[in-house]
Amino acid sequence: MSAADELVLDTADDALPAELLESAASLHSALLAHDLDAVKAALADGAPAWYQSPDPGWGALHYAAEWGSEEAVRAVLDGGAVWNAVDKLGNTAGDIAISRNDASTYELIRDAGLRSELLLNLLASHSAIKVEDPTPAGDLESFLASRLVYRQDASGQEVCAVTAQDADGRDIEVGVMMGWERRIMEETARLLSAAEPPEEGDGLRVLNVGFGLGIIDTLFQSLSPSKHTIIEPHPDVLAHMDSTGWGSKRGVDIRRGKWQDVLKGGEERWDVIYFDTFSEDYDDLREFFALLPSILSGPKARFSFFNGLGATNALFYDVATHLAELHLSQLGLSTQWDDVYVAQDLEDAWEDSRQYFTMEWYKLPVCWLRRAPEG
Ligand SMILES: C[S@@+](CC[C@H](N)C(=O)[O-])C[C@H]1O[C@@H](n2cnc3c(N)ncnc32)[C@H](O)[C@@H]1O
Repeated sequence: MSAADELVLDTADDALPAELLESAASLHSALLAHDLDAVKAALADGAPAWYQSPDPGWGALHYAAEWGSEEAVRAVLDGGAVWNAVDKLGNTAGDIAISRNDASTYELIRDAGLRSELLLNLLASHSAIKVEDPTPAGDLESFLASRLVYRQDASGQEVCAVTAQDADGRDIEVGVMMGWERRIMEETARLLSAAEPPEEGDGLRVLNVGFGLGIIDTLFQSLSPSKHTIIEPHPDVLAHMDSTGWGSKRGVDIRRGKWQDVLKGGEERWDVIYFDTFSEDYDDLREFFALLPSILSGPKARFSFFNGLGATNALFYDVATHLAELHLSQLGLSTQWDDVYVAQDLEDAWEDSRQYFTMEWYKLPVCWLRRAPEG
């Protein structure tokens, strides 16, 4: 019996017309049989490349990725396969290509994701890295109206957390900032310290957007900045900063508000800029990127941001990372990526709180202006 013979039609999927299920089955069978002509014929006959079998939830792209045929992957993507479809175990076709160490198939799928995200961005529509979430975890106004807790968890990790709601409306704790990110903050501060002010002898002017646990601000203090601006809007975070004496630290200037308001129409520039907010999405990050040419002091200034969007799936994370690099490049910024191994930091990190980062490696961006700013 050939692999193709093993594929049975799932009649439980009775919401869809029988002819559609039949043509989907013929496409999946052709992919399982590694028969490229039959794949192309099925697609030409209108087989639905987007269709996912109810169990295990595989679509044509999953089968093509498992086969590892670039031509088949291209054919099903051209035929309408969805680059970010996940199966019942949460795996995308990209995950399957990664598990097979198949870089070229993976890149084909990733680039399809990039094209799609770029297009969706142009249309200002929904995307895999822009999730609608009206709770404090995804809506800034709702976050700013929520109470935060500062505490230590059972493993001694410092946590600043907010209560949000999961997809079923149940309360769930979400870390606004968690101690496991310390290694990332340390590496970020180390790399950003390579920045230089435009005039020799001047101290660094540092801007941090989002205080959280103050981890990166504490590291920035050790650079002895001549100016250390911190933008922070949340009343509970501001109260925490006040009670821990941040207002009187070296060069510190706390701007009490959202970056969207604080930076509006300003003419200040900084040599180091870091951006790590909460409850904001890629559109907000991109809006912040657009300010960089007018707030970075020059080509020797350095910028980084917490690169956490899409970080619960390797393919989404890769697409989000490449998308950010592309948009930064369009604005005249170059980006260098550093890989930071964080798997060991995540081992006891979550308890009952939402896991917002599940990658073993964090992709750390360091960006700089390719040209001196005008004026
Ligand atoms: C992830 S924490 C920052 C953690 C920080 N990097 C550290 O090392 O501890 C995010 C912070 O951004 C703040 N925030 C959220 N939205 C903001 C906005 N629009 N402007 C400025 N800060 C914002 C939150 O109140 C929170 O304090």
